[in-house]
Amino acid sequence: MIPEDDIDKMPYLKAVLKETLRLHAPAALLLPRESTKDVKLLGYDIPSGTQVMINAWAIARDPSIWEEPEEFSPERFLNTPTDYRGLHFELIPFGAGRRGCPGTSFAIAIGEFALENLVYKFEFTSADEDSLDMTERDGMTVKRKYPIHVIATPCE
Ligand code: HEM
Repeated sequence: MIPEDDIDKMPYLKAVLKETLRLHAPAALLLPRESTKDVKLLGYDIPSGTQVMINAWAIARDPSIWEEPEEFSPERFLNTPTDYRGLHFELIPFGAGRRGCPGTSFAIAIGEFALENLVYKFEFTSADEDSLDMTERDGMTVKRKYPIHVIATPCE
């Protein structure tokens, strides 16, 4: 096992997880909010008391924010302070504010730990490389439409 502390020496692995959650956040829409006062946002008048849905999926693929938003490119998160803990509103797979996900730190720690050990212990190849289809299907949480088939070979 790779010790948990070593993760701080793996900026690329951290960037991979961030990029995965940018493009494939499990919750496309955050919990509904209600506006507490009249506001004008991007030209729209939103009266006080309006239920507001936040489309984190669309924000994470907004071409006015992200360069080549449909591309899976972990490099975009190297050498940038952009994080997904709710302080950078362009990347909110865990939401933000008082109703933000309380499991964020746990989820990140487990995700990084599992990923680092899986890629350390196994060689992964795609079982059907030519037909990798990343289409998602709707639901309470976003899931893959088609399963991904991989072959995991233990490293010597
Ligand atoms: C990759 C893993 C996870 C993702 C992407 C995720 C994402 C989210 C999102 C988007 C919300 C709504 C936040 C908002 O509207 O601002 C949320 C809420 C919540 N999450 Fe997570 N979550 C994850 C893991 C976890 C874990 C591991 C736990 C518990 C151990 C957890 C517990 C909760 C709870 C209790 C809420 C509701 C908070 C409230 O209503 O105030 N989540 N999560």
